[in-house]
Amino acid sequence: MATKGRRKMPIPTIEWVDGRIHLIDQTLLPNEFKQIYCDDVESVWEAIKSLRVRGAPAIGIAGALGAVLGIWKSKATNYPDFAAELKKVTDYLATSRPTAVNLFWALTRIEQTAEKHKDLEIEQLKGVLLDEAQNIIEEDRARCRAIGQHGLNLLRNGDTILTHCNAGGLATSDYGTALAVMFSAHESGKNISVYADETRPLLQGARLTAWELMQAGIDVTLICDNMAAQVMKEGKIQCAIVGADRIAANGDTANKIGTYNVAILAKVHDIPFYVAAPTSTLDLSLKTGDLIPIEQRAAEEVTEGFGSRTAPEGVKVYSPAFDVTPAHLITAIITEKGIAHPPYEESLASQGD
Ligand SMILES: CSC[C@H]1O[C@H](OP(=O)(O)O)[C@H](O)[C@@H]1O
Repeated sequence: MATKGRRKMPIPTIEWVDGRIHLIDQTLLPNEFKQIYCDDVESVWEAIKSLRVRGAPAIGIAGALGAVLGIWKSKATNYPDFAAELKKVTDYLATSRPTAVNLFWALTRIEQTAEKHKDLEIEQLKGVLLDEAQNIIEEDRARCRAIGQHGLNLLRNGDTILTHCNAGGLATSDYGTALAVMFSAHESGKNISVYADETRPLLQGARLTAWELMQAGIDVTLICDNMAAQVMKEGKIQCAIVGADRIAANGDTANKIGTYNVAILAKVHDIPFYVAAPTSTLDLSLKTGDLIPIEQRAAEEVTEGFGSRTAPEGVKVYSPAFDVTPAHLITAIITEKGIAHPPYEESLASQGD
């Protein structure tokens, strides 16, 4: 299913259709492109937890639409009862995954919208909340494209970029963050190529980033995570660009496990290391990244990922799903509002969402 020129997902990552949530089941890619339907908030929670829908902005959108789905059939006849039902749904969705701040940002935004319009009839209020979730989607589409436009100026014709995990259209409404920079550079006529870390244990780089870049006609080479140092040492890489799940006020950035490795390697090889993220990924309430909650995931994803056992039964496993890259290793942070440079306490403060 190749598409030439401007990258366009065949269908949006996630959308609301006739009272149901339709989303691409990313656990099946690249072998199967399948859209699944969520009819209730429990199936949305499961889709987030199992990474059928994943990536910080996409998780935020799933949270917003999931909250609306959770109250869509409410029989409440007054606002206090309705608000209590909504709180129960948002509290439940908030337990799905802890690291991507976009989930909590989106859930709060839906709750605040309800409070702002609490004098409406309940059926009208439901419609307003759905409109707000759709606003979040449309804003994300615009933010991703703005990130691409700002970031493409960092890339020169002929550059090769290393990226980690998937910060593409599948991780957002439809255009990505780190990959938005690459899509925009490619669409502007710059001849770029990409080295994609496979990104163990769930292989978002191999399964999703390689797939998206090939769909867009961008030259991509897949490598194992432990090959990144060698390709940098061979002079193959001009910069690294990654996504983010939560960025603290000082610029410390949580992203997929292994990102910290890439940042250290980039520093050692004097290669610029960029983070690309919308301001909905900023968490300025945290002074540093020490307080960012790091999701711990199941041992089976390491010992028998994708159905084939690769470690002894019962072996102990430690599997943090994210790490935090300290700000001093980050050359710049690309958001929809521009390119933030150190000191991030100042440059990010002016970008707060
Ligand atoms: C554009 S944010 C993408 C971000 O989310 C990924 O995590 P996961 O696949 O576990 O949701 C990874 O950290 C990406 O950089």
